[in-house]
Amino acid sequence: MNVLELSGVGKRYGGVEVLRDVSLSVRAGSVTALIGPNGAGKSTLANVASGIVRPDSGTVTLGGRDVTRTTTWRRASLGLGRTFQNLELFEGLTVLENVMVGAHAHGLSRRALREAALAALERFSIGHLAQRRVESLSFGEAKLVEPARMLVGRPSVAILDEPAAGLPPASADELAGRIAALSADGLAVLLIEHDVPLVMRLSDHVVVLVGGAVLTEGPPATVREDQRVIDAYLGVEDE
Ligand SMILES: Nc1ncnc2c1ncn2[C@@H]1O[C@H](COP(=O)(O)OP(=O)(O)OP(=O)(O)O)[C@@H](O)[C@H]1O
Repeated sequence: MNVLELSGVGKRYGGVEVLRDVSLSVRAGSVTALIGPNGAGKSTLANVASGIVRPDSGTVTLGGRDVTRTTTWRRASLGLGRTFQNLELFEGLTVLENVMVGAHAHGLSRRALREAALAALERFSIGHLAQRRVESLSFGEAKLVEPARMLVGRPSVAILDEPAAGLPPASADELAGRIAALSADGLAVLLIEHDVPLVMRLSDHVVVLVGGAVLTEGPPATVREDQRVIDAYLGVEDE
């Protein structure tokens, strides 16, 4: 079943067409990756999916329900989780408190909230950091707090915007393992990521966005060999 479906999405900023007739779907228990060069429109598409940006055309459905005109909050309550490219943590709060915020809308008792937050931290192996203030964490540790906070909201679909960016290879590998485990548990994952080897290893389906339009999509092995993808994106991977 497609948990998240974007269909015919278009978006302009002034005279610039940032997204053109983009369709994409994410199934339960699978990882769909969205890759493409800088400025291709990946974050804008994630913002359309999560309700931060209203598209000019096209629809967004979540669990079969049309949510195109609903708020981010409504989408979150329908099971959409999201992490951001730039870390969005609450400084001055501990790791545990940051994660507890993610489940606030569920009306849990403080104790249940705390337990859910600790369990989410454990999913990312950072339970031992629970009482640390977020500003005292290393970058690699801090990168894991946002996905834990997303998870505590019990999402059915997760949009992860460059979760591995800036992580050393071993940490990125470990994170990939965590994401794979979440998808094996049924989570639908939309992964935006520049780390191509990680994307190819982790994804079931890859969508390549170039200049605001889908260049091609398919299984990782096919996409990796596609000359148009190599020319448009993989060839400039290190720019
Ligand atoms: N609010 C905005 N107003 C005007 N232009 C915007 C706005 N948001 C994004 N853009 C433009 O839309 C295009 C796509 O940007 P977007 O951030 O979605 O790309 P991206 O694929 O996520 O890039 P990156 O990999 O660098 O994060 C860019 O040309 C960007 O300058």
